[in-house]
Amino acid sequence: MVSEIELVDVQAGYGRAAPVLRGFSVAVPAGTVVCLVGPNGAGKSTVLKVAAGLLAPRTGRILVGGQDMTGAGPQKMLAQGVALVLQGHSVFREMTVEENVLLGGYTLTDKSKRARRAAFVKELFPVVGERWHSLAGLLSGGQQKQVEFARSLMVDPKVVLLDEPSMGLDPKATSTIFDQVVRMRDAGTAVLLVEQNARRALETADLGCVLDLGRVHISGPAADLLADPQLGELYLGGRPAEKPPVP
Ligand SMILES: Nc1ncnc2c1ncn2[C@@H]1O[C@H](COP(=O)(O)OP(=O)(O)OP(=O)(O)O)[C@@H](O)[C@H]1O
Repeated sequence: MVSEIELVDVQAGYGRAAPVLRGFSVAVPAGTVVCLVGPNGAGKSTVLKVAAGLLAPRTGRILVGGQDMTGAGPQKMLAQGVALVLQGHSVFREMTVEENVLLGGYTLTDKSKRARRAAFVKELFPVVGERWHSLAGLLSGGQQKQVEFARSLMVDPKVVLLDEPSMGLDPKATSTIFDQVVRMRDAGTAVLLVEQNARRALETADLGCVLDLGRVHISGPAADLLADPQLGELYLGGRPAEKPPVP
């Protein structure tokens, strides 16, 4: 099966500094959540920047739906169906939820398509529909994240790149956001996810990819990574807490 997005043997970095990614590869099929895990500074956000076209790889290739898009900038990548969801603080607080969401569809010239997409994202994110006419700044942090998701889905992306979706959210809002990630996935979107809360993210993801020293350290079904005690110690903040013995 052709992956919606694929990075092949990518080397990438900043300015003249040594490369951050040193032969990194990942593939995200349609309707699949792939979670990138790794220590701070491993290059997880850099992978998303490369995938979004914000940072050109020095070597390697980026394929979107099997088509070579290496070197394409962010606008071309978006036109090709690759959307980077800006996390936190990208909502315009003085504008309504409706205005914020419709901004995501400003490239859609077909009015009826825009209306169809708006109806779709309102259904996918009920809170967005309920607060459609409210000022976005009056929404909670978790609700504002959903506005950001809804905005990025207006263009009907094939691939959504998510950087730290749970940042700054309480556990309940985090659960809602991960539920929404699953709904995006179930709607057929390919999701590449970077998340500090790696354990929670892997519980949601289908596939996991551990990034270390700019390369794939290990990858496979997310459930297998979660069950690997060595990975748990190294990357997932230790093993899941064992229940204390009953006295
Ligand atoms: N704009 C930039 N200019 C120069 N160096 C950068 C830039 N952004 C990131 N880096 C460097 O690239 C390396 C990888 O950073 P990146 O943000 O991709 O890692 P990460 O795995 O997402 O880290 P974290 O888990 O801490 O968010 C780091 O050494 C960082 O200092």
